[in-house]
Amino acid sequence: MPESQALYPKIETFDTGFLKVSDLHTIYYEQSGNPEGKPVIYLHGGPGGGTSAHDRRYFDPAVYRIILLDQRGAGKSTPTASLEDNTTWALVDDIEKLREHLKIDKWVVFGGSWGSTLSLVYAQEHPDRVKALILRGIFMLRQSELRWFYEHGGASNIFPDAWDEYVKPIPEDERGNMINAYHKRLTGSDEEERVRCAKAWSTWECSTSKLYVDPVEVAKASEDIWALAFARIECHYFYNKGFFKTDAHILENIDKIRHIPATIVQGRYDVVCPATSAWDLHKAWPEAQFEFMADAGHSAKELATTARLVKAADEYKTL
Ligand SMILES: CNCC(=O)c1nnc(C(C)(C)C)o1
Repeated sequence: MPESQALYPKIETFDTGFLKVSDLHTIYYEQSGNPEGKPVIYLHGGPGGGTSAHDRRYFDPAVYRIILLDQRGAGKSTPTASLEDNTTWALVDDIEKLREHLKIDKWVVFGGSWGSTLSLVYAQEHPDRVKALILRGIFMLRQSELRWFYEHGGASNIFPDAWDEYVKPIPEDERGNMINAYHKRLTGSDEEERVRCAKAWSTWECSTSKLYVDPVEVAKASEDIWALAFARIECHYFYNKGFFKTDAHILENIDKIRHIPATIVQGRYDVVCPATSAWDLHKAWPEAQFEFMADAGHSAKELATTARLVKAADEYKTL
């Protein structure tokens, strides 16, 4: 798969660390780019997806102090795939702990998919700490969004072949509520079943995230450790409705952030987080820049999406 020409070159970190954020959890973070630069924090998707060196490349390293954070249980954070004390609100607190640890006053916040969810919730809780928001593949964790992708009748109509593989580990009489059925197995005591279900769940998501199925992305879903973290943590958050009190929590609190400079980038053919959520966010937040990418699905690695994200980060260099 060709890489977008818009990406900045590969770079190494100048600092990495582990920050103990609770009696149980320690989170991994890293810094790259300009140590004296303008801070930007990258919030990964999933939840449970973790970060990679690729995620540094949306930002001009001469200008930005680029911070990546592996959220609780994801990537290099420990304990791996842990669901204990792992909630949206704990992650928001962790982001603040990291900001204080790094002695940062305000930062640009960048997130796609679940990363957009967390970016929005973090900004609504701490609007005075956010210089700008760059959001991609909007996911607000509403029940309609979960039904579309994880239950029969939505995305299953577009990827019926991949759907048939996703349902295989689940007995037919439990397929009416796939999140519940997967949650039972992903949190069960049968290690072999946990891994098998984690791979099937992760493969469903990885094989539907681009217009053209990307074998590199799909191969990730077959890695036991990554798949267990991605599937267990995602399913835990969805089973618990994002730990939100109301289904439309983010839209109900949009007025807290409408003053913040923001760019929303949405793949027109995003099957994982379909365009309707981004459109709802745009209508509630007309001040934010908004663009549909005509030839893109969910992934940030779609060429047009990558280019638009880099353009947004370049625009916010002057803040
Ligand atoms: C609602 N979950 C989708 C999400 O946040 C996500 N993050 N990364 C991915 C892929 C690994 C499938 C690209 O999806």
